[in-house]
Amino acid sequence: MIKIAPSILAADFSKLAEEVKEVEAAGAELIHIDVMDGHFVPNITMGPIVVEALRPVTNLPLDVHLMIENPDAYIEQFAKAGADYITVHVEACRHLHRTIQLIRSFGVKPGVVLNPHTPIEHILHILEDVDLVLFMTVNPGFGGQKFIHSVVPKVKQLSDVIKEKGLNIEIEIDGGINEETIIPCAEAGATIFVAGSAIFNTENREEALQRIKAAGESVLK
Ligand SMILES: O=C(CO)[C@H](O)[C@H](O)COP(=O)(O)O
Ligand SMILES: [Co+2]
Repeated sequence: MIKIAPSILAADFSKLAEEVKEVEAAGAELIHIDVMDGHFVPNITMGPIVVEALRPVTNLPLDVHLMIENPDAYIEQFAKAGADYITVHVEACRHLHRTIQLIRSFGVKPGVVLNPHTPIEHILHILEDVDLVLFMTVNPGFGGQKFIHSVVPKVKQLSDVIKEKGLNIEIEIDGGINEETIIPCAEAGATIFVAGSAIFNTENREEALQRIKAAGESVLK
């Protein structure tokens, strides 16, 4: 099954609750929240108070993507604010196992994120401990960037490892996803797709979301 996670980074922040409700009604499966600190990435976005504000607005799981240095210092705040998934970059974690355990200790599903250039070997020894692996298909920091195709073979490589080991881990893709780029990623074994500009920068969000999802599902048939 293909799940679409609209990224609110591309939403209209002056009416964020309505934007989230609109994509929920349109068939979204998760809400993706991009947290940037101006250090790990060259942009600043939102913190736990936005997660807390959105928690009563939607029944969908809140997928919190931390693009921050020292994530350990903020995990409790994001967990208490209502995150369902917290994903951390392997490139930002000095003690990845400790960070993943910390996320789980708050009853939140942990995931690990790889930048486009990071090899999957960096996360092979944490697979047993995570619920999700997120592949960046743009360099993190901004919405609306172009999809980096060279990430796709890594997705297939990891998907094969997950199958071989019989693990129950979902693969999520983030960056430049639209009805074309979703296809090779779904073929490679990914099941959760973040889409920001391809959904929020359109007139008809429902149509955009459903077209992207249908394109992803078409390869599963
Ligand atoms: O993590 C991100 C950027 O760092 C965003 O989730 C991602 O860029 C989504 O936006 P778009 O679909 O417009 O590429
Ligand atoms: Co993201």
